[in-house]
Amino acid sequence: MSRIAIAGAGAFGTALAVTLAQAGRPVTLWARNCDAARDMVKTRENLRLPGVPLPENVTVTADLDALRICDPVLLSVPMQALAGFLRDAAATLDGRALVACCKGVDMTTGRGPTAIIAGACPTAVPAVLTGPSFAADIARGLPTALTLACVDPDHGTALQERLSTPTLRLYRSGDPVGAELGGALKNIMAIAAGIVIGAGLGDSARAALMTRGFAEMQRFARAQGAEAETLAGLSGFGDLVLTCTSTQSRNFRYGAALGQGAYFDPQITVEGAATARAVAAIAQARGIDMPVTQSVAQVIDGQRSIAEAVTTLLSRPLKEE
Ligand SMILES: NC(=O)C1=CN([C@@H]2O[C@H](COP(=O)(O)OP(=O)(O)OC[C@H]3O[C@@H](n4cnc5c(N)ncnc54)[C@H](O)[C@@H]3O)[C@@H](O)[C@H]2O)C=CC1
Ligand SMILES: O=C(CO)COP(=O)(O)O
Repeated sequence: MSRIAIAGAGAFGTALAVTLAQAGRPVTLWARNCDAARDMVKTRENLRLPGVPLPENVTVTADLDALRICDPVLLSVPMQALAGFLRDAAATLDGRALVACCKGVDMTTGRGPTAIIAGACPTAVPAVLTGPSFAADIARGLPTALTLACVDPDHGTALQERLSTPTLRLYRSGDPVGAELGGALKNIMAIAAGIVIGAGLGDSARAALMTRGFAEMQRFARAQGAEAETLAGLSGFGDLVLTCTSTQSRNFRYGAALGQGAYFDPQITVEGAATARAVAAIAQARGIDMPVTQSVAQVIDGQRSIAEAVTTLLSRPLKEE
C-alpha cells in the first residue's frame, strides 16, 4: 500500500500527520520552506502546532519528488495558495487521489478546491476532507468527526477507511461541492459572529446571525449544485457551530478584533476574509441574496462600518423565515 502524503505543513496538515502516524500509517509531510522542514526534522516539532511531538513514522521533507510514491495526497495549503501550488506540482501529483483539506473559494477564479484540482490534475480523483475540527484537538487525540466527500463511491469508501483513525471518525458523502462550500461559507459566518461578540451585540444576536447565516449558506450552496442535506451535516452546520462559538477559531478571533477595533496579526491564516470577497462577488453576479456575506465583505474592506452593516441588516424588509 502506498504512503499517505500531506502537502502543506501548517497546523492542520501537521495535526493530520500526527493522528494518521499514531494509527500506524506512515506519512510524508511536505513543507514548501526548506528551513522550516529542516527545523522540524531536527526538533520533531512544528512551531505552528507547539507542544505536539512528531511521531517517528512522520517523514518531513521539502522535496516535492518525495510525493511521487504517495497516494492519497492530502492538500492542506491555504485556499488562496492551492491553485499556484497545483500548477507547480501537477506533474508530480496527477493520477492519484488528491484530498482537499483547505476551506475556501479561490478569489481569482471563484472556484472551490475540487474544481481547482480537476482543472490542474485531470486524471486525479478529487476528494474533500472537512468538518468541525481544530488542529490542536486532532493532534491531542480528542474525539473528532469529519466528512470525507468524493463523487466516486469506491474511491470515497477507500479514502474513508484509509484516513479514519481511532479518534478521527470520517463520515462519507458523495457531494464534494456541498462539503467544500459548507467549510468555505462557515468561515464567513464565523467572522460575522466574531464581529457580533467583539462589538458587544450579545449572544442573542449571535444566535440570530448563525441561523440566518446558515439559511444564506444553504441558498448559495444549492445555487452551486450542492445537496441541501450536505449543508446540514458536519461540513456545514457542524463546522458553523464550532467556529461561530469558539475562540480557538482564527476566523472568529479576527471578527472579534474587528468588532473591538483591535489589532489582528495579518500573518495569521483567516480563510473567511478572501472567501467573503469571492462569494460576495459571485452572489452579486448571480443574483443570490447573501446579506451577511455582503456585509462581512464590506466591513473587512472598510467600505462600511459595523454600525452601518448592522443597521442595513436590521432594516431589510420583514419576511417569512
Ligand atoms: N488549523 C485548523 O484548526 C484547521 C485548518 N483547516 C484548513 O487547513 C488549511 C490550512 O490551514 P492551517 O494549516 O491551519 O494554516 P497555517 O497558517 O497553520 O499554515 C499554513 C501553511 O501553508 C503553507 N503555505 C502557505 N502558502 C503556501 C504555498 N503557496 N505553497 C505551499 N505551502 C504554503 C505555510 O508555509 C504554512 O505552513 C486552511 O484552509 C484551513 O481552513 C481545516 C480545519 C482545521
Ligand atoms: O476550520 C476550522 C475548524 O473546523 C478552523 O477554523 P479557523 O480557521 O477559524 O481557526
